[in-house]
Amino acid sequence: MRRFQLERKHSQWVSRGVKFQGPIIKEAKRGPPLAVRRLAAAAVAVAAVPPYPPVAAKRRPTQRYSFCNKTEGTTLYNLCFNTIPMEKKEDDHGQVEGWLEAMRSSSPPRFFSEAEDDRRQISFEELAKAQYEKWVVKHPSALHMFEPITKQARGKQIAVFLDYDGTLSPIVEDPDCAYMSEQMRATVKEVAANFPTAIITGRRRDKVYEFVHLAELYYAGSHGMDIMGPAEGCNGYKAHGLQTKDSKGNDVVLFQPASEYLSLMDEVCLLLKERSKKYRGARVDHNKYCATLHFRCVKEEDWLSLAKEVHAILKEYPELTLTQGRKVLELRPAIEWHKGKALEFLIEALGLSNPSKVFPIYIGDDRTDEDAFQVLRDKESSCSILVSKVSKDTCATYSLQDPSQVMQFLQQLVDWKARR
Ligand SMILES: O=P(O)(O)OC[C@H]1O[C@H](O[C@H]2O[C@H](CO)[C@@H](O)[C@H](O)[C@H]2O)[C@H](O)[C@@H](O)[C@@H]1O
Repeated sequence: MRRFQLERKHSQWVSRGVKFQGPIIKEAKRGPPLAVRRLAAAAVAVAAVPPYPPVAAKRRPTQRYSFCNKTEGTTLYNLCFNTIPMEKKEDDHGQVEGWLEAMRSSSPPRFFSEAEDDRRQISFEELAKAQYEKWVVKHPSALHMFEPITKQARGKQIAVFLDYDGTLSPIVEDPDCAYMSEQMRATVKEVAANFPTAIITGRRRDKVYEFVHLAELYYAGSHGMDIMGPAEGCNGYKAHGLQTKDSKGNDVVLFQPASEYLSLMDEVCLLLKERSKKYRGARVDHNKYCATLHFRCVKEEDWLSLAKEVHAILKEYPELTLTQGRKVLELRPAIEWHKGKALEFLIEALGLSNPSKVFPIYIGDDRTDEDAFQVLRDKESSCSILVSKVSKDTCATYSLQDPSQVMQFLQQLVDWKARR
């Protein structure tokens, strides 16, 4: 039987004054203060964060945690997951303006402001349509390509990884109302009954669970920094790891590579709330290992000063980095961990890392999903799908337009499996 172990080989690691302890045995509720946080701030001369994507930052070769999948003592895999701090580069000049550009394009505008005249609106739409038609040739619809996709998957174990917002639920103005439909829930349930399945989201794990409410899945919240799954596994696939109990007393396996940052994130969320409260429409979500500032409902003329507030916080907290999603700016630990790492981790932990036997499918709509698309791009057979109605730079191979098409694709997958 496979046994998944977190080894303590690199259990203590010191860099930039930040000392990490070994594996986390229990779900961290409120970690100890990050003792050397200020020390690190003083020690690190270079504190600026590159604009999105942070993965562009030069990486350090050091490794920290090591996870092994073992069979009766024989190591099958020994993949080292690197959660070291990213190296950041000094790039103050134009940085906030760079963010602003990304903020403008971070999600297609659903409504135009009253100040914009009809002619501009029409030409914008026409341009967008023409761009999309060109783009979709390069990233064809996964529905149209269903046959070639499943042909590639034949004889392999399919594993399904899903983003939540914009993928399983439509994008709405109020993040608390991003419900998934009952039909979508039923479809995801069927998917999990047929394939090992996980949701990988920027939201906090408990929040996304409130929406999805399916205990049989794996959940990776906070962009993969908070991974939990049923101890009995999903569709027969178990991540044997650190066992604990969830808030309802169920046996679960847990992995939280950034738990040291918990109290820091509490502090930063409060600060972000405080500094953004003067901007009407701004909202901060405490996503546990990520502080998410929503600016979808803030008027555009305030975006630059809002971005400057975030930039100032980043200067105060050099151990954080910035990522951008759909009308959100997110502050999170500047460690080499993101949705792509979470995907690699789950593939490995579930014993799905043999590329000739496994066919992973990842569906997501956001920039933060690009890290996962990149991971799959390097695999010999996989399927990456960007959910978008507009042309976007992406590493995904295929596209779907919206959650209703995602549901259609997932349903087809379940039906295909039933026919086999
Ligand atoms: O990784 P995801 O599952 O896509 O989560 C990323 C963020 O999702 C939520 O925000 C997004 O959806 C909201 C509701 O539709 C929308 O109002 C917002 O503009 C989107 O960015 C969530 O509220 C964030 O905390 C997540 O980081």
